[in-house]
Amino acid sequence: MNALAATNRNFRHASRLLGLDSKIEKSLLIPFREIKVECTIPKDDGSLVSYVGFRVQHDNARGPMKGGIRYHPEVDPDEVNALAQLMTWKTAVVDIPYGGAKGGIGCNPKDLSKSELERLTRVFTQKIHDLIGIHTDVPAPDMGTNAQTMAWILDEYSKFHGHSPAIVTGKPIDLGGSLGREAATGRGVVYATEALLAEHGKSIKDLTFAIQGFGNVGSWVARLIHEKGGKVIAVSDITGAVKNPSGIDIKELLKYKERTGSLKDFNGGDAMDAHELLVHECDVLIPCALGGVLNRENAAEVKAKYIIEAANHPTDPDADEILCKKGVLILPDIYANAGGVTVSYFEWVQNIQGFMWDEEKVNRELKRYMTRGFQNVKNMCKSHDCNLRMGAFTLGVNRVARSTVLRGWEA
Ligand SMILES: NC(=O)C1=CN([C@@H]2O[C@H](COP(=O)(O)OP(=O)(O)OC[C@H]3O[C@@H](n4cnc5c(N)ncnc54)[C@H](O)[C@@H]3O)[C@@H](O)[C@H]2O)C=CC1
Ligand SMILES: O=C(O)CCC(=O)C(=O)O
Repeated sequence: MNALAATNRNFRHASRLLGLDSKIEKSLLIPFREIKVECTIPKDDGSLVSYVGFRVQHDNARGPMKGGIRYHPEVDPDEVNALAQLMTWKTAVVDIPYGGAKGGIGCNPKDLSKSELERLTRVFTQKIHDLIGIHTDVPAPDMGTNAQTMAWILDEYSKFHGHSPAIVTGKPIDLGGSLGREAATGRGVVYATEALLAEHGKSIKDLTFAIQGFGNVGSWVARLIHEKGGKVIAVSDITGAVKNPSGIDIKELLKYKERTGSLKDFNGGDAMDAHELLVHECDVLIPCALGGVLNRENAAEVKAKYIIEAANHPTDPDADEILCKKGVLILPDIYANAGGVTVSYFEWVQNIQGFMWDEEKVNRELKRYMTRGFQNVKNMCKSHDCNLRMGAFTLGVNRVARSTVLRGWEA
């Protein structure tokens, strides 16, 4: 099942639990605007190359639309649509005054030089600048993009609209980025994990972890779990995977990755098959890379007791069903990885107020939002007698539905 069909299915399930009528259901499901642009740039050798870029603006009932921009060869319109919809529910789950959007360009950033990436980002920004805005749609990083990408968008957008730091979040600190944003998604995942484990009388230091993906999110999750005394026994990324039953020294792995750009041949553990990581013996599995990685092919083999969805949509509905039957507890993406967009919100607030917070305040507020979000999800689980995914979906969908009705948009 593709990401959009899966997301729509989860939405419809939540809508049934909430008893929404078909008019409001339709108005919540259909995206506000879908943008597709052709981005042609000169390569460094002078030849021309074209890429297709997307921005889906899903819903703005609760505030400006918000969500990352992904550079990845498999970016497609349905997936961007699904990810934009997930952003709408996610911002509502943590109760920040935003709607949802997502963007992407179908390219492999590893195949482009830095100057080609800059040209591509600037052309994409030129094509969408009049459809985004500080109070309309505020992009941020996602897979394959980073603070530098945001700096180029900020600069290009500012040529048309004047200096506009609040047009993107996740930008460099020197351009108005927030302290703590780079680590925020991973830190939020760790706060979410602690909230779930505490309910079961457990803590990170007693458990073993397998982490798929070692980019922005995965490397921060690994680092923070390691710092809290958790045993990270397997890590993978696109270059390979490493396991060590006694626990991987994550500080060393970070240094190794920085030096070599790869996890391959790291001598603090044994190489393993990257696919095997998802079914590796561990207490907690944290997917931090692509969508759909847990599916009917591998779900029955998963050994973890807890899955924390740091990636967006890592578990397809078939796997969801199989894992739930096995008694695996899944903390869903629209809550678990909401720390990134929460600190993006803090960054936007700081830009608008022209006042910078210290990192301690950012992290303290992040913890407060994540802890409150968990309690609110749990309350919905109780009210609707449902699992954590549906607890999060009903929470998010209900908040957006309420704003939609109040605005008189449901007809
Ligand atoms: N960056 C952010 O603030 C947020 C990111 N997310 C989600 O978290 C996930 C990761 O995003 P980032 O860390 O920002 O991206 P990134 O581009 O920094 O890192 C992605 C990582 O996934 C790895 N990877 C790619 N294909 C893989 C494969 N087949 N097997 C194993 N590893 C593979 C890459 O090697 C890299 O380590 C995505 O699903 C993204 O949508 C969710 C919320 C916020
Ligand atoms: O920080 C943001 O605005 C969005 C992050 C994002 O794309 C996500 O949560 O999936």
